[in-house]
Amino acid sequence: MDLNVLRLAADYYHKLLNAELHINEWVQDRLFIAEPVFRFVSVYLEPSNLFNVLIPLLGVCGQDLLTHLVYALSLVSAVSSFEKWIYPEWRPLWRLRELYANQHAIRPGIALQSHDLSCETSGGLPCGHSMAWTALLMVISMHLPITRRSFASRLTMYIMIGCCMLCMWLSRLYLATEYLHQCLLATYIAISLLSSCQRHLNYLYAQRRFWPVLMVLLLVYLAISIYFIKLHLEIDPHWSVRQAFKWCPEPTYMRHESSPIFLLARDLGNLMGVAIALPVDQLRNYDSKCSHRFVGIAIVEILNYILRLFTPKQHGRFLFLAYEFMRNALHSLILVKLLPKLLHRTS
Ligand SMILES: O=P(O)(O)OC[C@H]1O[C@@H](O)[C@H](O)[C@@H](O)[C@@H]1O
Repeated sequence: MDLNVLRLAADYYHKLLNAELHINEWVQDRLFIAEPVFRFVSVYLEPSNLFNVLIPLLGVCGQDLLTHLVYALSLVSAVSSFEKWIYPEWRPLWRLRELYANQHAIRPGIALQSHDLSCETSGGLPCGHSMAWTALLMVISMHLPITRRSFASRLTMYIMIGCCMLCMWLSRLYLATEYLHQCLLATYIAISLLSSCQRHLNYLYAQRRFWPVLMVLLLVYLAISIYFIKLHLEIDPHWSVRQAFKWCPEPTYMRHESSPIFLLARDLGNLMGVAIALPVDQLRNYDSKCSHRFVGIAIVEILNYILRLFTPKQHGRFLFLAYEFMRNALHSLILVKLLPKLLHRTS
């Protein structure tokens, strides 16, 4: 009985995935005119760029906003990477190609175009771009002075956020990197996570660093354990990378930086940085001149850029991951802890 239910659910799930391919096809067929916009959105608003460019830029407006952005995006991005590590879901192009390669499968009669940007190496669920983008928009909206004003200004704000979100979803659907449900679920998870955190924000900011650091270390341990558990269960931990290798038209399109294990190192590094920075309840209210903030943040980001250029990609995976973990930890630690202290002292 139970097995039948499971079989039915799996059957329904695969039918849903096949049906959703039509949505990707529709977006590619009808909206090709907006391809430059979709490319721009997927390339420049991807989570790494948000961390390295957009968040520091927005942080010039105030330390409170910067701290909130770093915290929210580190958390949301880590949840996304963990999910991708535990259960990498299909991406539309992989699934479509597999269906055509399998002689016994029913072919859906759909054609999807593959792009250089379609060669992602992590699983599809949840859409990392949509999750980080939702978190960024939510945090900005919480800091806008219009939030408490008239209904009309709030409505305008929500409509604008909705349009920005829609643009990201369409971009991912157009590049055939995500199914629609992966984009919708990503936005839903980001909103629920941030709403729950928002209620306890002051408490979280006031925490001492011991327990948060321990929790991040436990997460690192969990990530490593998942790897070995998968090996033990004969599940390929690098399934998504292999799928990408199999179906990407040109292997040079694939980037080290988007492999699931790298994403985990990056996001756990960011989380470690914010955990070490705790408590930050006083620091986020430190005031400093906008021009001072701009210069301070510019210097941090130039140094971060130089460190990124020197990423040791050719000396083995372990060094690469350790370096990324530490660089990201240092980056977020400086942004939320050292920078406000330094700027406060100079002003
Ligand atoms: O999950 P998506 O939207 O397909 O993106 C895949 C990955 O793309 C990378 O470019 C991002 O840095 C990651 O954070 C993201 O997870």
